Parts: sequence; C-alpha cells; structure tokens
Amino acid sequence: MTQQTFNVDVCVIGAGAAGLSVAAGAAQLGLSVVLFEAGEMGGDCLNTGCVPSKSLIAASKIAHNMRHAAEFGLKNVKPVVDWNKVRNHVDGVIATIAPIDSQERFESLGCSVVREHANFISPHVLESPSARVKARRFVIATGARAAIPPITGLHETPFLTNETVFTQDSLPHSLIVLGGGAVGVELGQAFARLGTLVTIVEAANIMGPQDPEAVQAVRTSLQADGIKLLEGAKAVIVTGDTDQVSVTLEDGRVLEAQRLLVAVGRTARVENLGLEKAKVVYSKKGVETDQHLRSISNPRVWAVGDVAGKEQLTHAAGFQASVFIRNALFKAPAKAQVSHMPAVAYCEPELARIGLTEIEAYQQFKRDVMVTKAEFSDNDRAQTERTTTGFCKLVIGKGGKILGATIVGEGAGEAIQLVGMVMANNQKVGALTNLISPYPTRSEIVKRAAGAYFTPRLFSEKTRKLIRFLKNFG
Ligand SMILES: Cc1cc2nc3c(=O)[nH]c(=O)nc-3n(C[C@H](O)[C@H](O)[C@H](O)COP(=O)(O)OP(=O)(O)OC[C@H]3O[C@@H](n4cnc5c(N)ncnc54)[C@H](O)[C@@H]3O)c2cc1C
Ligand SMILES: NC(=O)c1ccc[n+]([C@@H]2O[C@H](COP(=O)([O-])OP(=O)(O)OC[C@H]3O[C@@H](n4cnc5c(N)ncnc54)[C@H](O)[C@@H]3O)[C@@H](O)[C@H]2O)c1
Repeated sequence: MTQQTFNVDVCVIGAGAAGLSVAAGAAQLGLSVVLFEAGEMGGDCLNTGCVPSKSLIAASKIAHNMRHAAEFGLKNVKPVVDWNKVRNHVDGVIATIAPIDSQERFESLGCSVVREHANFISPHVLESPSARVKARRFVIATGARAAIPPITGLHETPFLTNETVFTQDSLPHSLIVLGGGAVGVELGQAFARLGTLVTIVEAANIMGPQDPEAVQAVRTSLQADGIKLLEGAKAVIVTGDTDQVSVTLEDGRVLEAQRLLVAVGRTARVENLGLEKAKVVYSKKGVETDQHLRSISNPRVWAVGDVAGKEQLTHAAGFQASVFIRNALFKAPAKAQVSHMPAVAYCEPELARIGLTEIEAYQQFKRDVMVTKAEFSDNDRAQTERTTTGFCKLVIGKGGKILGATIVGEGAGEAIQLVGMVMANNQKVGALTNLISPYPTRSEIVKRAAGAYFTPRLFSEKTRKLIRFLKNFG
C-alpha cells in the first residue's frame, strides 16, 4: 500500500472523548489535523463505557420501579425482561449519539481521518499502513482497557469486560463481578435489577476512597437489590467455560455463576505505539507528562485522556483536551490537575464527589475544617418522590473556602454541579446561600448544607444583641 504523506499542525492518535475534543478544537481554530482511529469512532465512552452503561442503568431502573410501584398506589409487577430488546435500546442510544463522533463530522470540520492503527517510527514521524505523518505536535489519546489481574486460570476461562458485557447473547442468570469500583457497582446493580443473581467480589471495600457514610448508603442499596457483596475478598483461582465459571477465594470459599465480569480497573494503552522509537517515557499508568500534559521526554508529544494516567473520566478527557489547546495553541499555562474535578457513580443512590472528602480534609488541614450536612429526608421533593436516602456533605475550610463535597442520593450528579461552579470560580460557601433554589428541587439540599455553615453565627448572642439594638430605630 502506498502511504499518503501528511505534514500537519496536530496529529491525534485515538478518536475517543479525549482525541475527538483535541481534533475538534484544533480544526475549528484553523489548524491542519490528522486523526487516527483503529477501532470505533467515539472510543470507550460512546461504544463500551458511559453511554451503554448509563442506558442499561436506565432500563434497570424502570425494572426496579415496576417492582416497587405499590408505594405510589400502583400495583407491583415483576418485569418481563427481553434482553434482545434491552440491547436494542442500548444500541439505539449509541446510534443516536454516534453522528457527533463520526468520521463524516470530523471530516466536515476539516480533519483528515485515518481509520487505522498508528505507531511512531521516530520522535517526529508517525505512520499507519496508508499514512505517514510529520506534525508540529502529536497528541496521544489512545485510552485504556480493562485491567486483567494475574489470577490463576483467568486467562484460560471465558470472562466478560466492558467491551463484551453489553453484547452478550442472553441475560446471564447469574454473574460474578470481580471489582467493586464504579464499573462493578454500576453494572452489578443494573444486572441485578434486570433479574441476574449478582455477586460482587471486592478485594478492599466497594467504591474506593469515598466518604464511608456515602459508601454505606450504596452498600445498603446493593444488598436490598439482592446482590451478594463480598468485600475484603481476594479471588485466587478461576476456572470454567462459557456456561459456568467458578471463583475460589483466598479463604477457600468457592463461588459459581454462569458468567464472570472483570472490572478491577483500567490499563493505559501504551503498547504497539512505538513509544520507545518516539523517545516517549511511559509507565504502566500511562505516558509520563508534566503538569501541562506534555511528554517529559519528547516536547513534540502530549498525552490526554485515560492514557495520561490521571482521572479516567470523559469530562476529565474533555478538560485535558482544553489544557492541551490552551498550552500548545494559545500558549497559556493551564494545568491538568484541578481541585474541582467531579466524579459520579451512577448507581442508586448516586454517589457524587468533588474535591476533598471529610477524612482527606481533616488529614490535610487538621482543625481548619468544618463539615456541614443536609439530609434528603429533610428535602420536600425527595419526600414527594419517596427517594429520601442520602445526604449532602460540604467540606469547608478557612474563611468559607469550599474544599470538597460528597452527595449521595438520587440526582447527586446534578446537584454536585452547584458546588463545582462555586469551586471553579474560587467563590466561597456564601455563594451557595445567595442562590435562590426553586422549590421543590433536590438540589436545594446543597443550599441547605451551605446554610448550616452560617447557622451558628446567624443565631448567635451577638446577632440577637444587634437585633435588640436595631429595634430602637422603629
Ligand atoms: C463501563 C464504563 C463506564 C464508564 N462510565 C463513565 C461515566 O459515566 N462517566 C465518565 O465520565 N466516564 C466514564 N467512564 C470512563 C470513560 O469511558 C473514559 O474515561 C473515556 O472514554 C476515556 O476517553 P479516551 O479518549 O481517553 O479513551 P478511549 O475512549 O479509550 O479512546 C481511545 C481510542 O484510541 C484508539 N486507539 C488506541 N490506540 C490506537 C492506535 N495506536 N492507533 C489508532 N487508534 C488507537 C482506540 O481504538 C480508542 O477508540 C466509563 C468507563 C467504563 C469502562
Ligand atoms: N460513572 C463513572 O464516572 C464511571 C463509571 C465506570 C467507570 N469509570 C471510570 O473507569 C475507571 C475504571 O473503573 P473500575 O471499576 O474498573 O476500576 P476502579 O479502580 O474504580 O475499581 C476497581 C476495584 O477493583 C478492586 N480490585 C482490584 N483488583 C481486584 C481483584 N483481583 N479482585 C477483586 N477486586 C479487585 C479494587 O480494590 C477497586 O475497588 C474508574 O476509575 C473511572 O475512572 C467511571
């Protein structure tokens, strides 16, 4: 095959959330861009991550509500789940969103899109079977894939990952999920609500280093969904075939299920990229960069998204793309690490977090921390909807600076954005109390938690004295 030669401003490797954001930004700023994609346009988020998982969760929530309709005066019904139709729903959502990430759209923006695997052949040349590219800047946006732990027998046993779990032929009647992080908990709960018998095997505790009280709310809900939750449980042997798998734990217990889902974290895609030839230093975590996402060893190369070894989230990928654009194109020194990056697990109850947890704040700032809390049980909208589980906790530092927040409960991912807005703009807790929240909304909980910061001051003896004094003036 003859190779087309490109000499461009920006060459992007990978058309997932990160690479697409870089390519769209650079092309719309008038730069010449070549974009390589070996698989599906849209990468993980669209095809095997956020979009299918949230679509499956939506279906499972309806199944759950059907089983629990009686509280509202409707009849509880056992949902009949037609897995092929659930798959059609998931595929339909992907197909609806896909045009935004499509080759056609990016070509219409002016990018040259090459649907091939690309690798470096020198520090400033990249190639694929049909293309050879010299670029002023290369952006590695190759993402990550499911990490496969070194468990005896795992490689010889059929297992699912996020790449195959959504396209199974049938709904499994039982499923062991290895890993109780965001993927394991979200998908474990979704399958349980669709009727699968789910066991989650988690080596430490579910949901990692989140607020323990918030994690407890999630744990209670998973157990209420009939999920067998084994925390502090280490799988040591896996055996089985496509119809039956068996997992032996360190303590000798043996678990059996029809299928096994491996969800123990992500491994950066750094292999077969010619990074040695490009003189790009990397580790298992990803490409090693400075705080502006520029390779520490090849200044022509940048890394964004999951492969950059920082937060592995779609909105983080988008933010990192903007950091590249600001640094490389506008010469503005933007940093990749910010304190107001939110993360949300879309289980029920949703668990949203931004900045520091209570524990982390006390570890860092000792006594200069105040934690305020409001409960969804005191929120009228939550009462009308009978979803009163959860709370909003604000972690506030010296002078009213917001250090972080955790919200657990229905709609937590929406409500946390109010805190994000305040943190992003360096405002203080007062900005949240100045807000007029429409009634009745679940997000009012944030204002209520913020109000608790001022309550002791507002109703103090000093304020009462002031009121008594002001009474003298009519
Ligand atoms: C089940 C699941 C649910 C998730 N849910 C959420 C969520 O709700 N919210 C959220 O924020 N995040 C979520 N995430 C994380 C999110 O999907 C990722 O953080 C995001 O997709 C990363 O984007 P990326 O562009 O860095 O990588 P990717 O999307 O992986 O894109 C990289 C692309 O590069 C291509 N590629 C790799 N090597 C080459 C090469 N050499 N040549 C050419 N092309 C190459 C790949 O084919 C791929 O398409 C979820 C992840 C999973 C697994
Ligand atoms: N809603 C979201 O934003 C969302 C949803 C899904 C995934 N994601 C992203 O994808 C990333 C990967 O998710 P994930 O859930 O695969 O990873 P994770 O790192 O969030 O959780 C993995 C869990 O597996 C456990 N574990 C590790 N090895 C194990 C073993 N051998 N046996 C049992 N448990 C083991 C860990 O203790 C950890 O709790 C997340 O960190 C997040 O960045 C985000």
